[in-house]
Amino acid sequence: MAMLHFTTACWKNFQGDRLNKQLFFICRALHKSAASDALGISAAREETMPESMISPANVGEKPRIMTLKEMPGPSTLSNLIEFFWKDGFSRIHEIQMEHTKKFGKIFKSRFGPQLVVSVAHRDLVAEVLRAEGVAPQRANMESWKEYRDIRGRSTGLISAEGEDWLKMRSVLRQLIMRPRDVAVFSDDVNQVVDDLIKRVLILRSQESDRATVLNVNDLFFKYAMEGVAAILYESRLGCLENQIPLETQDYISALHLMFSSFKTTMYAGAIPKWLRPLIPKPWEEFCLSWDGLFKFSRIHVDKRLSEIKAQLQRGEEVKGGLLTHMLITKEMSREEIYANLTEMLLAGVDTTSFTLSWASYLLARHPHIQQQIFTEVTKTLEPGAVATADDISRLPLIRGLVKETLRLFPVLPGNGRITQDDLVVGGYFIPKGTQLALCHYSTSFDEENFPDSLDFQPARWIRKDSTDRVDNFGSIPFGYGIRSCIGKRIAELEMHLALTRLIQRFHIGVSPLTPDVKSKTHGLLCPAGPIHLQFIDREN
Ligand code: HEM
Repeated sequence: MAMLHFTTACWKNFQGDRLNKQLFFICRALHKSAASDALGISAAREETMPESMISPANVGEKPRIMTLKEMPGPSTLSNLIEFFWKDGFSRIHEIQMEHTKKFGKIFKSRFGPQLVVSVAHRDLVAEVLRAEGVAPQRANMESWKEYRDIRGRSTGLISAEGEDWLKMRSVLRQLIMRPRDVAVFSDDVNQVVDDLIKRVLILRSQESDRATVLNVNDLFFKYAMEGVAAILYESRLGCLENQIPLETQDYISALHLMFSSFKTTMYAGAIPKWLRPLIPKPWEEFCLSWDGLFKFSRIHVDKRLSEIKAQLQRGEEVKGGLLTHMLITKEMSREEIYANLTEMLLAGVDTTSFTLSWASYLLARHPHIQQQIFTEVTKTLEPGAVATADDISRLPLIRGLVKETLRLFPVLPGNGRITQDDLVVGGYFIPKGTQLALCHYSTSFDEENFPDSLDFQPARWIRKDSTDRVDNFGSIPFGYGIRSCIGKRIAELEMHLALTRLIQRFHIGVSPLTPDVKSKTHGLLCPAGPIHLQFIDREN
Protein backbone atom coordinates (compact mmCIF):
# COMPACT_ATOMS: atom_id res chain seq x y z
CA MET A 1 0.00 0.00 0.00
CA ALA A 2 1.32 3.44 -0.90
CA MET A 3 2.01 5.09 2.41
CA LEU A 4 1.84 8.54 3.84
CA HIS A 5 2.68 8.92 7.50
CA PHE A 6 0.62 10.76 10.05
CA THR A 7 1.14 11.34 13.71
CA THR A 8 -1.15 12.21 16.57
CA ALA A 9 -0.31 15.87 15.91
CA CYS A 10 -2.80 15.79 13.09
CA TRP A 11 -5.40 14.15 15.24
CA LYS A 12 -6.55 17.21 17.16
CA ASN A 13 -7.69 18.81 13.96
CA PHE A 14 -9.21 15.63 12.83
CA GLN A 15 -11.29 14.95 15.94
CA GLY A 16 -13.11 18.25 15.61
CA ASP A 17 -14.69 17.17 12.37
CA ARG A 18 -18.40 16.39 12.85
CA LEU A 19 -20.72 14.80 10.42
CA ASN A 20 -23.20 17.66 10.07
CA LYS A 21 -24.85 16.84 6.79
CA GLN A 22 -25.83 13.68 5.04
CA LEU A 23 -23.74 12.22 2.25
CA PHE A 24 -23.58 13.47 -1.25
CA PHE A 25 -23.24 12.23 -4.76
CA ILE A 26 -21.89 12.30 -8.29
CA CYS A 27 -20.49 11.31 -11.60
CA ARG A 28 -21.29 10.49 -14.98
CA ALA A 29 -22.59 14.01 -15.33
CA LEU A 30 -19.57 15.00 -17.02
CA HIS A 31 -19.83 11.84 -18.88
CA LYS A 32 -23.45 12.58 -19.32
CA SER A 33 -22.78 16.13 -20.18
CA ALA A 34 -21.30 14.91 -23.43
CA ALA A 35 -24.81 13.93 -24.35
CA SER A 36 -26.40 17.01 -22.98
CA ASP A 37 -23.93 19.12 -24.88
CA ALA A 38 -24.89 17.48 -28.09
CA LEU A 39 -28.49 17.99 -27.15
CA GLY A 40 -28.05 21.57 -26.12
CA ILE A 41 -29.58 20.92 -22.74
CA SER A 42 -28.79 24.37 -21.42
CA ALA A 43 -30.24 27.50 -22.82
CA ALA A 44 -28.33 30.32 -24.46
CA ARG A 45 -29.37 33.57 -25.98
CA GLU A 46 -29.08 34.30 -29.65
CA GLU A 47 -28.69 37.94 -28.85
CA THR A 48 -27.11 40.74 -30.75
CA MET A 49 -23.52 41.60 -29.94
CA PRO A 50 -22.48 44.69 -27.98
CA GLU A 51 -21.86 47.77 -30.05
CA SER A 52 -18.19 47.83 -29.12
CA MET A 53 -17.79 44.67 -31.11
CA ILE A 54 -19.57 45.93 -34.17
CA SER A 55 -17.30 48.85 -34.96
CA PRO A 56 -14.78 49.92 -35.90
CA ALA A 57 -13.27 46.45 -36.26
CA ASN A 58 -16.22 45.31 -38.32
CA VAL A 59 -16.15 48.07 -40.84
CA GLY A 60 -12.43 48.11 -41.51
CA GLU A 61 -10.30 45.46 -43.10
CA LYS A 62 -10.75 42.98 -40.30
CA PRO A 63 -13.36 40.35 -41.03
CA ARG A 64 -16.81 41.20 -39.73
CA ILE A 65 -17.76 39.53 -36.46
CA MET A 66 -20.88 37.55 -37.10
CA THR A 67 -23.80 36.89 -34.76
CA LEU A 68 -25.19 33.57 -33.59
CA LYS A 69 -28.17 34.17 -35.86
CA GLU A 70 -25.81 33.88 -38.82
CA MET A 71 -24.22 30.68 -37.61
CA PRO A 72 -25.17 27.59 -39.63
CA GLY A 73 -26.62 24.47 -38.05
CA PRO A 74 -29.37 21.86 -38.23
CA SER A 75 -32.94 22.99 -37.66
CA THR A 76 -34.73 22.29 -34.39
CA LEU A 77 -37.10 19.95 -36.19
CA SER A 78 -34.36 17.88 -37.82
CA ASN A 79 -32.58 17.61 -34.45
CA LEU A 80 -35.72 16.44 -32.73
CA ILE A 81 -36.33 13.85 -35.44
CA GLU A 82 -32.71 12.73 -35.33
CA PHE A 83 -32.63 12.27 -31.58
CA PHE A 84 -36.12 11.23 -30.62
CA TRP A 85 -37.24 9.44 -33.76
CA LYS A 86 -34.02 7.92 -35.08
CA ASP A 87 -32.45 7.14 -31.69
CA GLY A 88 -29.74 9.74 -32.10
CA PHE A 89 -28.83 9.30 -28.43
CA SER A 90 -26.84 6.21 -29.30
CA ARG A 91 -25.25 7.91 -32.33
CA ILE A 92 -24.22 11.23 -30.83
CA HIS A 93 -20.64 10.73 -32.06
CA GLU A 94 -21.77 9.99 -35.62
CA ILE A 95 -24.16 12.92 -35.65
CA GLN A 96 -21.28 15.12 -34.48
CA MET A 97 -19.25 13.96 -37.52
CA GLU A 98 -22.14 14.41 -39.93
CA HIS A 99 -22.87 17.91 -38.67
CA THR A 100 -19.20 18.88 -38.80
CA LYS A 101 -19.01 17.75 -42.43
CA LYS A 102 -22.17 19.57 -43.30
CA PHE A 103 -21.86 22.79 -41.28
CA GLY A 104 -18.12 23.20 -40.73
CA LYS A 105 -15.89 24.20 -37.83
CA ILE A 106 -18.56 25.83 -35.74
CA PHE A 107 -22.30 25.38 -35.82
CA LYS A 108 -25.34 25.71 -33.62
CA SER A 109 -28.07 23.28 -32.69
CA ARG A 110 -31.35 24.15 -31.14
CA PHE A 111 -33.93 22.23 -29.15
CA GLY A 112 -36.87 24.54 -28.66
CA PRO A 113 -35.57 27.38 -26.50
CA GLN A 114 -32.27 25.64 -25.84
CA LEU A 115 -29.20 26.26 -27.90
CA VAL A 116 -25.75 24.75 -28.06
CA VAL A 117 -22.79 25.90 -30.11
CA SER A 118 -20.58 23.06 -31.34
CA VAL A 119 -16.89 23.78 -31.81
CA ALA A 120 -15.43 21.25 -34.21
CA HIS A 121 -11.95 22.39 -35.13
CA ARG A 122 -8.74 21.91 -33.17
CA ASP A 123 -7.73 25.59 -33.28
CA LEU A 124 -11.13 26.80 -32.17
CA VAL A 125 -11.20 24.25 -29.35
CA ALA A 126 -7.79 25.60 -28.31
CA GLU A 127 -9.10 29.18 -28.48
CA VAL A 128 -11.99 28.34 -26.17
CA LEU A 129 -9.95 26.39 -23.65
CA ARG A 130 -7.07 28.85 -23.57
CA ALA A 131 -9.48 31.68 -22.85
CA GLU A 132 -10.91 29.95 -19.76
CA GLY A 133 -11.17 31.76 -16.46
CA VAL A 134 -10.23 30.45 -13.03
CA ALA A 135 -13.27 28.23 -12.50
CA PRO A 136 -14.67 27.01 -15.82
CA GLN A 137 -18.16 25.52 -15.92
CA ARG A 138 -18.79 22.37 -17.91
CA ALA A 139 -22.55 22.00 -18.09
CA ASN A 140 -25.78 22.76 -16.35
CA MET A 141 -25.76 20.56 -13.24
CA GLU A 142 -29.16 21.59 -11.86
CA SER A 143 -30.55 18.05 -11.51
CA TRP A 144 -27.39 16.94 -9.72
CA LYS A 145 -27.55 19.89 -7.40
CA GLU A 146 -31.21 19.31 -6.72
CA TYR A 147 -30.53 15.73 -5.71
CA ARG A 148 -27.84 16.86 -3.28
CA ASP A 149 -30.01 19.57 -1.82
CA ILE A 150 -32.82 17.11 -1.24
CA ARG A 151 -30.50 14.65 0.49
CA GLY A 152 -28.42 17.32 2.24
CA ARG A 153 -25.24 16.27 0.53
CA SER A 154 -22.19 18.16 -0.63
CA THR A 155 -20.93 18.62 -4.15
CA GLY A 156 -17.78 16.98 -5.48
CA LEU A 157 -15.37 18.03 -8.16
CA ILE A 158 -17.61 17.17 -11.09
CA SER A 159 -20.74 18.81 -9.80
CA ALA A 160 -19.27 21.76 -7.89
CA GLU A 161 -18.84 25.21 -9.38
CA GLY A 162 -17.09 28.46 -8.54
CA GLU A 163 -15.41 28.85 -5.15
CA ASP A 164 -16.46 25.40 -3.91
CA TRP A 165 -14.93 23.76 -6.93
CA LEU A 166 -11.75 25.83 -6.74
CA LYS A 167 -11.19 24.87 -3.13
CA MET A 168 -11.61 21.13 -3.71
CA ARG A 169 -9.67 21.18 -6.95
CA SER A 170 -6.69 22.85 -5.34
CA VAL A 171 -6.60 20.12 -2.67
CA LEU A 172 -6.89 17.20 -5.09
CA ARG A 173 -4.64 18.72 -7.71
CA GLN A 174 -1.74 18.57 -5.30
CA LEU A 175 -2.36 14.92 -4.55
CA ILE A 176 -2.98 13.17 -7.87
CA MET A 177 -2.33 15.41 -10.86
CA ARG A 178 1.34 14.78 -11.53
CA PRO A 179 2.77 11.45 -12.73
CA ARG A 180 5.09 11.35 -9.73
CA ASP A 181 2.15 11.74 -7.34
CA VAL A 182 0.54 8.58 -8.62
CA ALA A 183 3.77 6.62 -9.18
CA VAL A 184 3.60 5.69 -5.48
CA PHE A 185 0.49 3.65 -6.26
CA SER A 186 2.35 1.33 -8.65
CA ASP A 187 2.53 -1.56 -6.20
CA ASP A 188 -1.15 -1.28 -5.26
CA VAL A 189 -2.17 -1.25 -8.91
CA ASN A 190 0.20 -4.11 -9.73
CA GLN A 191 -1.49 -6.27 -7.11
CA VAL A 192 -4.76 -5.63 -8.91
CA VAL A 193 -3.06 -6.50 -12.21
CA ASP A 194 -2.00 -9.83 -10.63
CA ASP A 195 -5.67 -10.52 -9.96
CA LEU A 196 -6.61 -9.46 -13.48
CA ILE A 197 -4.21 -12.01 -14.94
CA LYS A 198 -5.54 -14.73 -12.60
CA ARG A 199 -9.07 -13.86 -13.66
CA VAL A 200 -8.13 -14.17 -17.34
CA LEU A 201 -6.76 -17.65 -16.62
CA ILE A 202 -9.94 -18.68 -14.81
CA LEU A 203 -12.28 -17.26 -17.42
CA ARG A 204 -10.52 -18.75 -20.41
CA SER A 205 -10.35 -22.16 -18.67
CA GLN A 206 -14.15 -22.15 -18.65
CA GLU A 207 -14.38 -21.98 -22.46
CA SER A 208 -14.07 -24.97 -24.77
CA ASP A 209 -11.05 -23.52 -26.63
CA ARG A 210 -9.33 -22.71 -23.30
CA ALA A 211 -8.39 -19.35 -24.79
CA THR A 212 -11.43 -17.12 -25.07
CA VAL A 213 -12.56 -14.58 -22.52
CA LEU A 214 -16.14 -13.61 -23.25
CA ASN A 215 -17.13 -9.97 -23.02
CA VAL A 216 -13.80 -8.51 -21.95
CA ASN A 217 -15.48 -5.31 -20.86
CA ASP A 218 -16.97 -7.13 -17.92
CA LEU A 219 -13.46 -8.17 -16.91
CA PHE A 220 -12.00 -4.69 -17.40
CA PHE A 221 -14.91 -3.08 -15.58
CA LYS A 222 -14.01 -5.16 -12.52
CA TYR A 223 -10.33 -4.41 -12.95
CA ALA A 224 -10.93 -0.67 -13.28
CA MET A 225 -13.21 -0.58 -10.28
CA GLU A 226 -10.82 -2.60 -8.16
CA GLY A 227 -7.85 -0.52 -9.29
CA VAL A 228 -9.34 2.89 -8.74
CA ALA A 229 -10.84 1.85 -5.38
CA ALA A 230 -7.46 0.51 -4.24
CA ILE A 231 -6.15 4.04 -4.73
CA LEU A 232 -9.15 6.05 -3.60
CA TYR A 233 -10.38 3.97 -0.65
CA GLU A 234 -7.11 2.23 0.15
CA SER A 235 -9.02 -1.01 0.25
CA ARG A 236 -9.73 -3.98 -1.95
CA LEU A 237 -13.32 -4.55 -3.02
CA GLY A 238 -13.08 -8.13 -4.26
CA CYS A 239 -14.39 -7.34 -7.76
CA LEU A 240 -12.06 -9.86 -9.39
CA GLU A 241 -12.88 -12.69 -7.00
CA ASN A 242 -15.21 -15.57 -7.82
CA GLN A 243 -17.61 -14.43 -5.12
CA ILE A 244 -17.97 -10.66 -5.15
CA PRO A 245 -18.79 -9.26 -1.68
CA LEU A 246 -22.40 -8.14 -1.26
CA GLU A 247 -21.76 -4.43 -0.68
CA THR A 248 -19.60 -4.34 -3.82
CA GLN A 249 -22.38 -6.06 -5.73
CA ASP A 250 -24.83 -3.44 -4.47
CA TYR A 251 -22.56 -0.70 -5.76
CA ILE A 252 -22.24 -2.39 -9.13
CA SER A 253 -26.04 -2.65 -9.31
CA ALA A 254 -26.37 1.07 -8.57
CA LEU A 255 -23.84 1.82 -11.27
CA HIS A 256 -25.64 -0.45 -13.72
CA LEU A 257 -28.93 1.22 -12.90
CA MET A 258 -27.37 4.58 -13.69
CA PHE A 259 -25.99 3.18 -16.89
CA SER A 260 -28.95 1.13 -18.06
CA SER A 261 -31.40 3.91 -17.31
CA PHE A 262 -29.15 6.42 -19.05
CA LYS A 263 -31.88 7.80 -21.22
CA THR A 264 -34.46 8.00 -18.49
CA THR A 265 -32.01 9.62 -16.11
CA MET A 266 -31.10 12.12 -18.78
CA TYR A 267 -34.73 13.07 -18.96
CA ALA A 268 -34.66 13.39 -15.16
CA GLY A 269 -32.91 16.69 -15.62
CA ALA A 270 -34.81 17.67 -18.72
CA ILE A 271 -38.35 16.99 -17.49
CA PRO A 272 -39.80 20.02 -15.71
CA LYS A 273 -40.46 19.50 -12.00
CA TRP A 274 -44.20 19.99 -12.36
CA LEU A 275 -44.36 16.99 -14.71
CA ARG A 276 -42.65 14.64 -12.26
CA PRO A 277 -45.86 13.44 -10.55
CA LEU A 278 -47.09 12.36 -14.01
CA ILE A 279 -43.78 10.86 -15.18
CA PRO A 280 -42.05 9.89 -11.94
CA LYS A 281 -39.75 7.10 -13.14
CA PRO A 282 -36.74 9.06 -14.46
CA TRP A 283 -36.33 11.16 -11.35
CA GLU A 284 -36.90 8.18 -9.05
CA GLU A 285 -34.29 6.08 -10.83
CA PHE A 286 -31.90 8.99 -10.88
CA CYS A 287 -32.15 9.40 -7.10
CA LEU A 288 -32.09 5.66 -6.43
CA SER A 289 -28.88 5.06 -8.33
CA TRP A 290 -27.15 8.00 -6.67
CA ASP A 291 -28.31 6.81 -3.26
CA GLY A 292 -26.55 3.50 -3.95
CA LEU A 293 -23.35 5.15 -5.12
CA PHE A 294 -23.17 7.45 -2.11
CA LYS A 295 -23.93 4.71 0.33
CA PHE A 296 -20.95 2.76 -0.93
CA SER A 297 -18.54 5.65 -0.57
CA ARG A 298 -19.74 6.40 2.89
CA ILE A 299 -19.22 2.80 4.00
CA HIS A 300 -15.62 2.80 2.78
CA VAL A 301 -14.71 6.25 4.04
CA ASP A 302 -16.23 5.54 7.47
CA LYS A 303 -14.44 2.21 7.64
CA ARG A 304 -11.09 3.87 7.07
CA LEU A 305 -11.98 6.58 9.55
CA SER A 306 -12.69 4.01 12.28
CA GLU A 307 -9.41 2.26 11.57
CA ILE A 308 -7.50 5.52 11.86
CA LYS A 309 -9.25 6.42 15.11
CA ALA A 310 -8.46 3.02 16.57
CA GLN A 311 -4.82 3.27 15.55
CA LEU A 312 -4.47 6.72 17.03
CA GLN A 313 -6.17 5.67 20.24
CA ARG A 314 -3.62 2.88 20.54
CA GLY A 315 -0.92 5.51 20.08
CA GLU A 316 0.19 4.03 16.77
CA GLU A 317 1.57 5.96 13.87
CA VAL A 318 -0.98 6.19 11.08
CA LYS A 319 0.19 5.22 7.64
CA GLY A 320 -1.97 5.46 4.61
CA GLY A 321 -2.65 6.79 1.16
CA LEU A 322 -4.99 9.29 -0.44
CA LEU A 323 -8.02 8.83 1.79
CA THR A 324 -5.98 8.78 4.98
CA HIS A 325 -4.35 11.99 3.90
CA MET A 326 -7.69 13.62 3.19
CA LEU A 327 -9.22 12.48 6.46
CA ILE A 328 -6.31 13.60 8.56
CA THR A 329 -5.38 16.88 6.98
CA LYS A 330 -9.01 18.02 7.03
CA GLU A 331 -8.46 20.24 4.02
CA MET A 332 -11.91 19.10 2.99
CA SER A 333 -14.91 18.45 5.21
CA ARG A 334 -16.06 14.87 5.64
CA GLU A 335 -19.04 15.55 3.40
CA GLU A 336 -16.76 16.85 0.70
CA ILE A 337 -14.62 13.74 1.01
CA TYR A 338 -17.67 11.51 0.60
CA ALA A 339 -18.74 13.53 -2.39
CA ASN A 340 -15.39 13.58 -4.11
CA LEU A 341 -14.70 9.91 -3.68
CA THR A 342 -18.16 9.06 -4.96
CA GLU A 343 -17.64 11.26 -8.00
CA MET A 344 -14.15 10.02 -8.70
CA LEU A 345 -15.10 6.37 -8.39
CA LEU A 346 -17.99 6.84 -10.74
CA ALA A 347 -15.87 8.81 -13.22
CA GLY A 348 -13.02 6.34 -13.02
CA VAL A 349 -14.60 2.98 -13.80
CA ASP A 350 -16.39 2.91 -17.17
CA THR A 351 -13.95 5.39 -18.70
CA THR A 352 -10.96 3.21 -17.97
CA SER A 353 -12.66 -0.10 -18.68
CA PHE A 354 -13.99 0.96 -22.09
CA THR A 355 -10.56 2.22 -23.04
CA LEU A 356 -8.95 -1.06 -21.98
CA SER A 357 -11.56 -3.02 -23.93
CA TRP A 358 -10.94 -0.98 -27.07
CA ALA A 359 -7.16 -1.16 -26.66
CA SER A 360 -7.26 -4.97 -26.39
CA TYR A 361 -9.64 -5.18 -29.32
CA LEU A 362 -7.36 -3.00 -31.46
CA LEU A 363 -4.33 -5.10 -30.50
CA ALA A 364 -6.18 -8.26 -31.47
CA ARG A 365 -7.21 -6.75 -34.80
CA HIS A 366 -3.66 -5.58 -35.56
CA PRO A 367 -1.33 -8.46 -34.67
CA HIS A 368 1.70 -6.84 -36.32
CA ILE A 369 1.33 -3.75 -34.13
CA GLN A 370 0.83 -5.96 -31.11
CA GLN A 371 4.08 -7.68 -32.04
CA GLN A 372 5.92 -4.34 -32.27
CA ILE A 373 4.70 -3.39 -28.80
CA PHE A 374 5.61 -6.82 -27.45
CA THR A 375 9.11 -6.40 -28.88
CA GLU A 376 9.45 -3.00 -27.23
CA VAL A 377 8.34 -4.43 -23.89
CA THR A 378 10.67 -7.43 -24.03
CA LYS A 379 13.61 -5.25 -25.07
CA THR A 380 12.98 -2.81 -22.25
CA LEU A 381 12.05 -5.08 -19.36
CA GLU A 382 13.90 -8.11 -18.02
CA PRO A 383 12.07 -11.40 -18.64
CA GLY A 384 9.32 -11.78 -16.03
CA ALA A 385 9.86 -8.24 -14.68
CA VAL A 386 6.79 -6.42 -13.47
CA ALA A 387 6.66 -2.89 -14.90
CA THR A 388 6.23 0.04 -12.53
CA ALA A 389 5.32 3.65 -13.25
CA ASP A 390 9.01 4.47 -13.67
CA ASP A 391 9.34 1.97 -16.52
CA ILE A 392 6.49 3.46 -18.52
CA SER A 393 8.59 6.41 -19.71
CA ARG A 394 10.77 3.80 -21.45
CA LEU A 395 7.76 2.23 -23.18
CA PRO A 396 6.61 4.89 -25.66
CA LEU A 397 4.54 2.43 -27.66
CA ILE A 398 2.52 1.46 -24.59
CA ARG A 399 1.79 5.14 -24.06
CA GLY A 400 1.08 5.54 -27.77
CA LEU A 401 -1.31 2.59 -27.60
CA VAL A 402 -3.42 4.32 -24.95
CA LYS A 403 -3.35 7.67 -26.75
CA GLU A 404 -4.24 6.15 -30.08
CA THR A 405 -7.05 4.11 -28.54
CA LEU A 406 -8.47 7.26 -26.97
CA ARG A 407 -8.16 9.08 -30.29
CA LEU A 408 -10.12 6.42 -32.14
CA PHE A 409 -12.54 5.83 -29.26
CA PRO A 410 -12.61 8.96 -27.08
CA VAL A 411 -14.68 7.85 -24.11
CA LEU A 412 -16.15 11.32 -23.96
CA PRO A 413 -16.84 12.04 -27.62
CA GLY A 414 -17.71 15.60 -26.71
CA ASN A 415 -17.17 17.83 -23.74
CA GLY A 416 -18.90 20.99 -22.64
CA ARG A 417 -18.31 24.49 -21.41
CA ILE A 418 -20.69 27.26 -20.46
CA THR A 419 -19.02 30.49 -21.45
CA GLN A 420 -18.33 32.79 -18.56
CA ASP A 421 -17.63 35.86 -20.65
CA ASP A 422 -18.63 37.13 -24.05
CA LEU A 423 -16.31 35.50 -26.59
CA VAL A 424 -15.52 35.61 -30.27
CA VAL A 425 -14.86 32.14 -31.62
CA GLY A 426 -14.36 31.31 -35.28
CA GLY A 427 -15.51 34.83 -36.19
CA TYR A 428 -18.80 34.54 -34.28
CA PHE A 429 -19.87 36.50 -31.25
CA ILE A 430 -20.79 34.05 -28.48
CA PRO A 431 -22.55 35.68 -25.55
CA LYS A 432 -21.70 34.81 -21.96
CA GLY A 433 -23.74 31.86 -20.67
CA THR A 434 -23.77 29.94 -23.96
CA GLN A 435 -23.40 26.15 -23.81
CA LEU A 436 -20.51 25.06 -25.99
CA ALA A 437 -19.95 21.49 -27.15
CA LEU A 438 -16.32 20.71 -27.90
CA CYS A 439 -16.44 18.05 -30.61
CA HIS A 440 -13.52 15.82 -29.68
CA TYR A 441 -14.77 12.91 -31.75
CA SER A 442 -14.81 14.76 -35.04
CA THR A 443 -11.49 16.54 -34.42
CA SER A 444 -9.91 13.16 -33.66
CA PHE A 445 -10.66 12.06 -37.21
CA ASP A 446 -9.71 15.29 -38.93
CA GLU A 447 -7.02 14.46 -41.49
CA GLU A 448 -5.40 17.83 -40.89
CA ASN A 449 -4.68 16.72 -37.34
CA PHE A 450 -4.07 13.02 -37.93
CA PRO A 451 -3.15 11.85 -41.43
CA ASP A 452 -4.72 8.46 -42.27
CA SER A 453 -6.94 9.19 -39.35
CA LEU A 454 -8.92 5.96 -39.61
CA ASP A 455 -5.79 3.86 -39.17
CA PHE A 456 -4.65 2.53 -35.82
CA GLN A 457 -1.08 3.80 -35.44
CA PRO A 458 0.22 3.99 -31.86
CA ALA A 459 3.61 5.02 -33.27
CA ARG A 460 2.17 8.33 -34.48
CA TRP A 461 2.41 9.51 -30.87
CA ILE A 462 6.14 8.90 -30.53
CA ARG A 463 8.14 12.12 -30.42
CA LYS A 464 11.12 12.35 -32.73
CA ASP A 465 12.92 14.63 -30.28
CA SER A 466 12.14 16.82 -27.31
CA THR A 467 10.98 19.70 -29.54
CA ASP A 468 8.52 17.52 -31.42
CA ARG A 469 5.00 17.95 -30.08
CA VAL A 470 2.76 15.23 -31.37
CA ASP A 471 -0.23 15.96 -29.23
CA ASN A 472 -2.53 18.74 -30.24
CA PHE A 473 -5.99 19.98 -29.51
CA GLY A 474 -7.35 17.54 -32.07
CA SER A 475 -7.28 14.76 -29.48
CA ILE A 476 -7.62 15.78 -25.86
CA PRO A 477 -9.46 12.80 -24.36
CA PHE A 478 -8.86 13.99 -20.80
CA GLY A 479 -9.73 17.58 -21.59
CA TYR A 480 -7.35 20.45 -21.16
CA GLY A 481 -6.49 23.08 -18.60
CA ILE A 482 -7.66 23.81 -15.14
CA ARG A 483 -10.91 21.81 -15.38
CA SER A 484 -9.39 18.79 -17.15
CA CYS A 485 -9.66 15.24 -15.83
CA ILE A 486 -8.25 15.05 -12.32
CA GLY A 487 -7.95 11.24 -12.63
CA LYS A 488 -5.85 11.28 -15.81
CA ARG A 489 -2.67 10.06 -14.14
CA ILE A 490 -4.51 7.39 -12.17
CA ALA A 491 -6.25 6.15 -15.31
CA GLU A 492 -3.01 6.11 -17.26
CA LEU A 493 -1.21 4.20 -14.52
CA GLU A 494 -3.94 1.57 -14.41
CA MET A 495 -4.04 1.21 -18.19
CA HIS A 496 -0.28 1.24 -18.78
CA LEU A 497 0.44 -1.36 -16.12
CA ALA A 498 -2.41 -3.65 -17.15
CA LEU A 499 -1.66 -3.49 -20.88
CA THR A 500 2.07 -4.01 -20.39
CA ARG A 501 1.47 -7.14 -18.33
CA LEU A 502 -1.21 -8.52 -20.65
CA ILE A 503 1.07 -8.06 -23.66
CA GLN A 504 4.02 -9.65 -21.82
CA ARG A 505 1.98 -12.66 -20.85
CA PHE A 506 -0.48 -13.27 -23.70
CA HIS A 507 -0.92 -12.95 -27.40
CA ILE A 508 -4.32 -11.31 -27.65
CA GLY A 509 -6.36 -12.55 -30.59
CA VAL A 510 -9.82 -11.97 -32.01
CA SER A 511 -12.29 -14.67 -31.12
CA PRO A 512 -14.31 -16.06 -34.03
CA LEU A 513 -17.30 -15.12 -31.89
CA THR A 514 -16.50 -11.43 -32.24
CA PRO A 515 -17.69 -9.63 -35.34
CA ASP A 516 -16.55 -6.14 -36.29
CA VAL A 517 -17.49 -4.18 -33.15
CA LYS A 518 -18.91 -0.72 -33.66
CA SER A 519 -19.11 2.01 -31.06
CA LYS A 520 -22.26 3.59 -29.71
CA THR A 521 -22.89 6.47 -27.38
CA HIS A 522 -24.52 5.53 -24.13
CA GLY A 523 -23.49 8.47 -22.02
CA LEU A 524 -19.95 7.45 -22.88
CA LEU A 525 -18.65 6.06 -26.14
CA CYS A 526 -18.76 2.33 -25.60
CA PRO A 527 -18.67 -0.91 -27.62
CA ALA A 528 -22.04 -1.51 -29.27
CA GLY A 529 -21.70 -5.25 -28.66
CA PRO A 530 -19.68 -7.63 -26.51
CA ILE A 531 -16.00 -8.05 -27.36
CA HIS A 532 -14.77 -11.64 -27.01
CA LEU A 533 -11.01 -12.10 -27.20
CA GLN A 534 -8.53 -14.93 -27.03
CA PHE A 535 -5.66 -14.76 -24.54
CA ILE A 536 -3.05 -17.22 -25.72
CA ASP A 537 0.08 -17.86 -23.61
CA ARG A 538 3.24 -16.52 -25.15
CA GLU A 539 6.13 -18.92 -25.35
CA ASN A 540 8.92 -17.98 -22.99
C1 HEM B 1 -9.70 6.67 -19.72
C2 HEM B 1 -10.03 7.24 -18.59
C3 HEM B 1 -10.62 8.62 -18.46
C4 HEM B 1 -10.97 9.54 -19.40
C5 HEM B 1 -10.85 9.42 -20.91
C6 HEM B 1 -11.49 10.69 -18.69
C7 HEM B 1 -11.93 11.84 -19.32
C8 HEM B 1 -12.36 12.96 -18.65
C9 HEM B 1 -12.76 14.18 -19.28
C10 HEM B 1 -12.78 14.44 -20.78
C11 HEM B 1 -13.12 15.05 -18.31
C12 HEM B 1 -13.63 16.46 -18.52
C13 HEM B 1 -12.46 17.38 -18.63
C14 HEM B 1 -12.82 18.78 -19.02
O1 HEM B 1 -13.96 19.19 -18.83
O2 HEM B 1 -11.94 19.49 -19.56
C15 HEM B 1 -12.94 14.38 -17.06
C16 HEM B 1 -13.19 14.97 -15.83
C17 HEM B 1 -13.05 14.30 -14.63
N1 HEM B 1 -12.58 13.03 -14.44
FE1 HEM B 1 -11.91 11.77 -15.88
N2 HEM B 1 -11.45 10.45 -17.37
C18 HEM B 1 -10.91 9.20 -17.17
C19 HEM B 1 -10.66 8.59 -15.96
C20 HEM B 1 -10.88 9.15 -14.73
C21 HEM B 1 -10.51 8.56 -13.47
C22 HEM B 1 -9.77 7.24 -13.28
C23 HEM B 1 -10.95 9.40 -12.50
C24 HEM B 1 -10.82 9.30 -10.99
C25 HEM B 1 -9.88 8.67 -10.36
C26 HEM B 1 -11.58 10.54 -13.16
C27 HEM B 1 -12.15 11.61 -12.50
C28 HEM B 1 -12.59 12.75 -13.11
C29 HEM B 1 -13.12 13.89 -12.39
C30 HEM B 1 -13.34 13.98 -10.88
C31 HEM B 1 -13.41 14.86 -13.34
C32 HEM B 1 -13.98 16.26 -13.08
C33 HEM B 1 -12.84 17.22 -12.90
C34 HEM B 1 -13.31 18.63 -12.57
O3 HEM B 1 -14.40 19.01 -12.96
O4 HEM B 1 -12.52 19.34 -11.93
N3 HEM B 1 -11.50 10.35 -14.51
N4 HEM B 1 -12.48 13.11 -17.28
